[in-house]
Amino acid sequence: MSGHRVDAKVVMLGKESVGKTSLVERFVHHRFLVGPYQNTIGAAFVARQVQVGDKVVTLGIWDTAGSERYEAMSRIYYRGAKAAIVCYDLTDSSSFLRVKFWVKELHNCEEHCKIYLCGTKNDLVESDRSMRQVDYHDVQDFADEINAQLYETSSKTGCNVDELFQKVAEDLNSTAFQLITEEKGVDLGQKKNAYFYSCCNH
Ligand SMILES: Nc1nc2c(ncn2[C@@H]2O[C@H](COP(=O)(O)OP(=O)(O)OP(=O)(O)O)[C@@H](O)[C@H]2O)c(=O)[nH]1
Repeated sequence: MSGHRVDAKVVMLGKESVGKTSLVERFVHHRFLVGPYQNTIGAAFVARQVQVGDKVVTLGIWDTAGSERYEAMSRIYYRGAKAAIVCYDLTDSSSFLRVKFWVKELHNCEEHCKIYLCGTKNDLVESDRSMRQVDYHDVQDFADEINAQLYETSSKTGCNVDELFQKVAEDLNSTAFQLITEEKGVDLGQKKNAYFYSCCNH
């Protein structure tokens, strides 16, 4: 098992300008770009390896455009994703409504995709509590309901960004490990095998 590799597709979803690109930029390049905001057109792809114990998990991350104009295209990018990081801006309550839309969409179309809720721009609410428009406990209740993990991050300071992607990688690794274990056991469900291979080949 020690030489085993896990490659998995991860998709970033959420309303425009919530900070999806900034999260990926912080995680992959360890930086926060300042300057005029440039919206993503279509989607951008980047891969980064994450060490999980003695395994290497390669996250292939699709950063989708948040503008509703590109909504139909985002569906192409989340197809086959094993993890979705659904982002909202802690200082913008309307962005949380969009989270509910994406969660519904994933439940309908990608039942094996694990969901992570990510409240962005934590630095803004840390420096001025009155800027918070999305209550932590309300989101935690929703996360419990849909069996999702919740993180509040800041791409500006780096707060919780590595922790979020590390957790995604660990969960992907244990899912793949669990499926291999099942494969080696007596019950070789064909559907589960198919899922394992798709997990490793994206
Ligand atoms: N203060 C602060 N600003 C942030 C943070 N993350 C993103 N921003 C700012 O929010 C704006 C939008 O960030 P992006 O990362 O481009 O947002 P996006 O979700 O990728 O946007 P689309 O490509 O339109 O979907 C930019 O001006 C960023 O500098 C953060 O953690 N803290």
